[in-house]
Amino acid sequence: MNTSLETHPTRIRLRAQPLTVEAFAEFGEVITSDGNTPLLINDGMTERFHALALVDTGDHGGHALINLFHAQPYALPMTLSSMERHPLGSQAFMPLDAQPFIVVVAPIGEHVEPADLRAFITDGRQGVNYRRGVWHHSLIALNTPARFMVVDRGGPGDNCDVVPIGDGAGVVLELDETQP
Ligand SMILES: NC(=O)N[C@@H](O)C(=O)O
Ligand code: NI
Repeated sequence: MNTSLETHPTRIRLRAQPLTVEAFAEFGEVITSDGNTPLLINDGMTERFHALALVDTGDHGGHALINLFHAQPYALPMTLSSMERHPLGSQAFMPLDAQPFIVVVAPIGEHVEPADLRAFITDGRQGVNYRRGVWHHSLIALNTPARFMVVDRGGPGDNCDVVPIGDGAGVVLELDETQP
């Protein structure tokens, strides 16, 4: 698996790759109209891109929430030290300001090692839906303050586990030189 990790004696560097449906498939869905065929509704006035992602929130008496996140941008490179997961529900992020953002994920399991990490950069129009239990870094907005619609789970139970990445020494996240 291409982790786009380069290991140097003193630090591990993680490079963000362009987000694609195929590369993200093991972690959840990419929310995009690109490559999807719409249903024509409302007397032909609207295209419905139907069921792009599964909102999975019913476990243990949960329910779906629609939230707005107003995120401050991070400057890259940045050091990642921990990851989180939501064992009781999915979590979707949809940008409202057409700004790219960074998605860092790792496969479902009990621990996260630096080599497990995958980083992606969105194209500004794409959203993501993290499947229940998928490790991810909390929201990483870029360049400018940005608003997101977030669909996730409300209800009883502890729905957020946080673990250090490896020994917690940190993984440096950066963009390829060719990226904005
Ligand atoms: N804490 C919260 O609501 N958001 C995080 O789960 C996140 O993934 O950004
Ligand atoms: Ni989260």
